[in-house]
Amino acid sequence: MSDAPLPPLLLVGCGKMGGAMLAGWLERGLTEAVVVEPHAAAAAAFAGKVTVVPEPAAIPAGFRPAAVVLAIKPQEAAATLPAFARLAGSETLFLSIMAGRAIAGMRALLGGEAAVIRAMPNTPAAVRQGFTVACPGPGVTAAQRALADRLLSAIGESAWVEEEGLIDPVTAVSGGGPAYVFLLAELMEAAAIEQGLPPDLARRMAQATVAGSGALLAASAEDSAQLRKNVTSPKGTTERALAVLMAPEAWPALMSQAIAAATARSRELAG
Ligand SMILES: NC(=O)C1=CN([C@@H]2O[C@H](COP(=O)(O)OP(=O)(O)OC[C@H]3O[C@@H](n4cnc5c(N)ncnc54)[C@H](O)[C@@H]3O)[C@@H](O)[C@H]2O)C=CC1
Ligand SMILES: O=C(O)[C@@H]1CCC=N1
Repeated sequence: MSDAPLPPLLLVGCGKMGGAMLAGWLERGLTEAVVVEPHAAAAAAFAGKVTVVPEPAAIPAGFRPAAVVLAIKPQEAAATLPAFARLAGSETLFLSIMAGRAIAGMRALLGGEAAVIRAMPNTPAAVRQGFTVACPGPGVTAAQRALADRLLSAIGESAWVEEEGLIDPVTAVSGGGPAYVFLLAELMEAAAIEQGLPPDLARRMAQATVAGSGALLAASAEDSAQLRKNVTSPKGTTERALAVLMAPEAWPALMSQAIAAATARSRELAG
């Protein structure tokens, strides 16, 4: 990864995901950024670090971003993107993280010629442990792809796919994935309380177990199946729990249905 400073960025939408990425980029040394965010409170954490404006008309004259990061809701795209069409057609890269929104639809809203990369990050980007999968649209240059690589590797790991349709299952798995992991912590906490543990201890145990397991998975040479087996003593306690969770109709079926449902929703959101 290059250690050169990140180039000027324009972030459109500074909510949960835009803010998470911006936090990662600032930690990585981003110095020049303008954020378009109509709700001042959403960007309050970045006051003094970046220029925050409420609408595109207030972007400082002469600001020339190398990339425009589109981090608004997919449903806001049609009303929002045309105001940025003036930046398309130059060297400027548009990096969209909107779920579902297809490259062709975004290019049409941006005047037809924009260089658009569709990417799907996740919120661990805030601590530079995100995972982003990106897909280049027509006309994206090698330099723009390299810029996207720099931005995405500054907030975690990244990978590319050349087939845009694959971004829909990516959205379901890694885009939304942190929510499933946090749900696991919530459910473990509730189950611990049910078994009589004090609520404070239950919360600490559930959170530390999920976080520690993630750290072990990241650090270990063994895969997740082997790490699971390492916990599971023959005829022991974990084996009893896994018999419940791994029954075909339990987690295997439920996870498959959940990912399929999210993938289908991503396809529905295409514009
Ligand atoms: N939250 C997540 O974990 C992930 C979200 N995404 C995508 O990121 C995008 C944003 O999602 P979140 O951050 O969760 O939503 P959010 O609601 O937290 O953030 C959206 C932000 O856009 C702002 N906004 C609304 N209209 C605007 C406009 N015209 N110009 C500029 N800003 C405007 C809102 O005030 C809000 O702060 C969505 O398209 C979502 O699909 C992608 C990956 C993960
Ligand atoms: O739930 C959503 O639609 C977005 C995309 C992936 C994570 N959050």
